[in-house]
Amino acid sequence: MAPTPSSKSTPHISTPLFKSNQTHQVKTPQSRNRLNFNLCKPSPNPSSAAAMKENNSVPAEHPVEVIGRIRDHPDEKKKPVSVSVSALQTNPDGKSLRVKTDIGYRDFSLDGISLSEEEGLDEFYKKFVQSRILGVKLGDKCTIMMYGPTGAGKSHTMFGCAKQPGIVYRSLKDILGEGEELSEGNGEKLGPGTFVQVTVLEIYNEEIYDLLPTNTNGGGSNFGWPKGGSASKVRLEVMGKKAKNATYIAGYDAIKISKEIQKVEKRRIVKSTLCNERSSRSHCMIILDVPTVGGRLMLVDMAGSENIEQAGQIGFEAKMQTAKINQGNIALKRVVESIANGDSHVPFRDSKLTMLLQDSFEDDKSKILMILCASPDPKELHKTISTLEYGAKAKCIIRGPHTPTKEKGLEDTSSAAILGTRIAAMDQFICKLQMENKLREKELLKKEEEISALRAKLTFSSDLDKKIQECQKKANEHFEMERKMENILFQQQQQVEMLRQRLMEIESEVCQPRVGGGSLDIEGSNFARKLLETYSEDPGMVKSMDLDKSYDLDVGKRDVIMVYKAGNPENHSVVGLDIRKNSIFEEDNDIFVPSFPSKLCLSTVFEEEEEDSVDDKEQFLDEEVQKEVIEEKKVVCSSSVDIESNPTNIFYGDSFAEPPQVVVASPDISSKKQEKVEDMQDTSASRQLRIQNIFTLCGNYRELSQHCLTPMPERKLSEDLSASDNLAGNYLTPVGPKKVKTLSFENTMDLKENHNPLGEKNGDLDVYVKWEASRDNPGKLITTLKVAKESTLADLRKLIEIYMGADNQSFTFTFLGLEDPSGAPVAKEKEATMQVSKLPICNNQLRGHLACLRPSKGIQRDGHHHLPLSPLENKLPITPLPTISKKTNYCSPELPERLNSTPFVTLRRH
Ligand SMILES: Nc1ncnc2c1ncn2[C@@H]1O[C@H](COP(=O)(O)OP(=O)(O)OP(=O)(O)O)[C@@H](O)[C@H]1O
Repeated sequence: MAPTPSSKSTPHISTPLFKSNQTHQVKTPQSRNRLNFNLCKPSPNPSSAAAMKENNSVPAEHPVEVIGRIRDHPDEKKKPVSVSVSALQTNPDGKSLRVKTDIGYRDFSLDGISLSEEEGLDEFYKKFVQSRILGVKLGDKCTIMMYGPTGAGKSHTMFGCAKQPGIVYRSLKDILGEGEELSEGNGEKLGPGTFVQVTVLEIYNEEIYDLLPTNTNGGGSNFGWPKGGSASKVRLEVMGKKAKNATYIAGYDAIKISKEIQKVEKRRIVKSTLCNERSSRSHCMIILDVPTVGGRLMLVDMAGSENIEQAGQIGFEAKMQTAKINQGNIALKRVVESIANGDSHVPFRDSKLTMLLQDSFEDDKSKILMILCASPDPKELHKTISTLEYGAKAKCIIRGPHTPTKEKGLEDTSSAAILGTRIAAMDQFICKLQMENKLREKELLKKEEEISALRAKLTFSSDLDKKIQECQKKANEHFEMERKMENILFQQQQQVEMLRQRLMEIESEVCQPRVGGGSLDIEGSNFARKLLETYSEDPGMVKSMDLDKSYDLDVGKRDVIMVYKAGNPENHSVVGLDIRKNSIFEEDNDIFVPSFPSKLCLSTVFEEEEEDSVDDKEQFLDEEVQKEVIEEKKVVCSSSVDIESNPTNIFYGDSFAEPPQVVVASPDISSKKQEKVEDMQDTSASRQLRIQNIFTLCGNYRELSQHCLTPMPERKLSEDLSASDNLAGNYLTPVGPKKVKTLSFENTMDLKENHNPLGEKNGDLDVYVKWEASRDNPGKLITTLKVAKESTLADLRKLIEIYMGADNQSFTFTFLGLEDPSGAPVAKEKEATMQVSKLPICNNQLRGHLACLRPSKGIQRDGHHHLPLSPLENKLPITPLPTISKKTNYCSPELPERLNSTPFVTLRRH
């Protein structure tokens, strides 16, 4: 039987090359100095164990040292740019490794970490391995095993490459030296320093093979390979914890032995897998004995701990192979766990690998250096984590102090001490786990907070989304509405255009001289129809203008302006003005209406109390007609009619020589039904008037002016002025119980579209302020003021007072009203409620409202009726001051500051 490297029967041990005085005591694995895990159960009481630990001052020993070796990134291109983003990070202590995953990170505490990027094999060896190798040289036992997934760099670290020799060759060199020979003091050479025996085994498919070329006898030392080089591997049996009849090579020469091992390395079974092109399919064990000192070094390069699917093994045999490789790994894992847990039974015999490694774990003098190889590739992270977990477990293995004793009692004490130590170590481990747990809990809380914050943000953003959607919807609705409005506008524009065209047609029709009569024929006119429709459509209209077409042609029928007298539309009497016959008539609606259908004539409807007096009616009608015509339709007539003398008369203009006149209803219509109208002019004039009314009511002055065949002779300014003077002087002059109704017609040539006959620009009103005319004074014009449309008499008073300044005179406004047709004084209290726009309209050239001031009696001096303001008034020129330019004639005559800022106040000086 071939001796194992540690066997006492090793022939080389008694080699004469060794010093004579050297004692070669070879310890076998059966030595008593091994862990005796199954002697007793762990104490359930940790405190008693701690007490025992206290009594036993010998410190606990960790026989397994774990070093992490992180290889280079397999793909340079995928290598992270900075270390901080790498999945594996070394903590500053250099002994713990942080593994970062998507859900967090884990720290693994080891005895050392080495990054191959930073430390080559040389540095790594010197840092973590060399000291142990030197211990072996002195007689220590050490097992260095490479553990990790396939492709993680186990074989690379163990054997190295051409540029960097691995642990095997460096160890040989360190133990044997570089061929130097020992010499005695006298210089005589004694030969090489250290003698070693090397056995190389392979565990493949749960079989042990001798990787060294075996001699025919089996076992023993063997250098050189059989001729032909096709030496087959010899399968070995396990005897105890050793391989039976394993061949070894022995010697002093590191180089020679290294070369032999290099050859052996190539004999290993390798196979290309998905994980590694040259994946070791077997565990390789190099056992180097230093028999002279009893030192032993076991170098184990384990096969990759991959799973079958990942290795891409197909077929039953391949799968079996992978399974068997894993069997060794799994068995080793179980052994480590069992020892760490202090199990009574350690399953060494589960695999050939663990059988051969049993001594390494059990021998008290044996130390294990577990090198965990890992890849920084994020894809391999789960394997890295399981490898590190395995290493962390191995690190927990503790060994009690060796107490060689034969007495049972002492042995029990020793066992108890060991157990106590183990329990303390486990407590420590548990503490560490608890700490880690707490940290993780904190991390978890932090993450949860982050998640809730994110959720809140998400809710907020979803709310925002909803609001945005609502806004979008509203915007769409608006857009839709806008589109509809545009359509409507377009239709209306078309309608207007159509009307315009029709109007032009009518204009041309009207412009054609009529044969056999002066009356204008607008029968069949679309425009007229439209007009009728438009007016009849509006139910709320108080005043309407209808044009009777058929009536116009029927001789004997009447052209009328009709005035509805009664307030009740169901039962009203109608006052009609027969244009053709120039008569006024009144009929009950039931009599009148059938003969005058609603669309027969131009009509004006008034709401009025039936019981009112004739005068009131007259006045009211006058006012309403005037107001309505002026304010709404802007028709201004210039002619005065003495209603008293002929209250029922309706005056028409004298063809074009005189401006056409609007009809003013008689105040005493009820008593003079169908009375003839005197001074009736020709029918063409009446037609002209009606057409004019149509146009003016439509607000289309331009067409009206164009309609005129003969240009209207411009009224002389003097006429206007005289009219103005007349108005200024006699507007309120009483002429008996009835008042003079004055309406002025403007020259139609001057009429323009959108023209404001009252000169109301930007909502301002022109007010002509003058004194009331009396016998003594002619009623001079004081000034013209410009006030806001909604200004009251009180406002006007302020302005007038400011204007008057030092020559301020007390006055009252007179107002043409029902109470006093001659111009009743307006009480000062009422001034605040009465609007300037209600003042009568002055028809002078400049147009505007007339404010007639009546001087207060109290201010008359010396019994004479002085003209108020006469000194100042006389100074003020009527014509615009030459110093004030036409453009800037709107000035504020030294107003107090507070009034200067008054928005509605603008004075115009004349
Ligand atoms: N630190 C490193 N630096 C450079 N290359 C390395 C390193 N580690 C491993 N390699 C290379 O990676 C490949 C696989 O390495 P190796 O064979 O050592 O892996 P392994 O863990 O032994 O795999 P298996 O268990 O399959 O045998 C080899 O080509 C090797 O040269």
